[in-house]
Amino acid sequence: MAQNIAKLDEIMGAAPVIPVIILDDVDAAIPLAKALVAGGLPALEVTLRTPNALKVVEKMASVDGAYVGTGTVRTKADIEKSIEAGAQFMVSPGAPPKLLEDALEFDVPLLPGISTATEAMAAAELGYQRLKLFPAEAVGGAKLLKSFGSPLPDLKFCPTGGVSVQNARDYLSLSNVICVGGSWVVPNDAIANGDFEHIKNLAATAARLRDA
Ligand SMILES: O=C(O)C(=O)C[C@H](O)[C@H](O)COP(=O)(O)O
Repeated sequence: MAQNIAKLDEIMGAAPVIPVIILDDVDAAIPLAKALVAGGLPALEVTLRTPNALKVVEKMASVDGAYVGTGTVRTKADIEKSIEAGAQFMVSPGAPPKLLEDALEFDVPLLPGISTATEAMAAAELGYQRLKLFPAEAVGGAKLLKSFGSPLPDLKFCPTGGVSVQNARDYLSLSNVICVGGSWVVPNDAIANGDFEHIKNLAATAARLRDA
């Protein structure tokens, strides 16, 4: 099986920004997902970095209109747990060949992270044409991705890492960028204070980033 590009294009194309969520409080999962979806960001990446992350995925997966995925996926066990929890996509910070091969056994697509042309080409050889650039700002940002465009025209990216409301447009204006990922739309203090209205407003601003 190859990477399910049609499914990933549907998810990555749903909005200009995929919020990167680090959440342990299961009770906040549904209000947070509802706020992000209501603001116009339906694709949600829940990183497997907290003890309750998979429970958060399960809760969020029940929210109408949400595409819930997992992030920080590093092993086959992470893949299996993600799918069991209801993830519709998975994101990894890297692209180790073993993980890429393991993920091809499953229908739920993996978006692996790369940071060089060689890594992008190695992933493409295994059938991966949708990639995350990580950590985007630290490895060269929009200039790096622009440089990939001509020699690697079949590959499309979701830059993540250091992307913000200030620089997101630099990426979104590139023809090889489908969307960006970022944690700026889910500030910890707003979650802790239950200020989901603020998160909805941040999401609405992010959802308009592709507009003029
Ligand atoms: O663990 C993963 O799979 C990830 O997706 C890592 C995230 O991309 C970054 O942690 C987001 O970085 P910031 O938006 O700069 O906070």
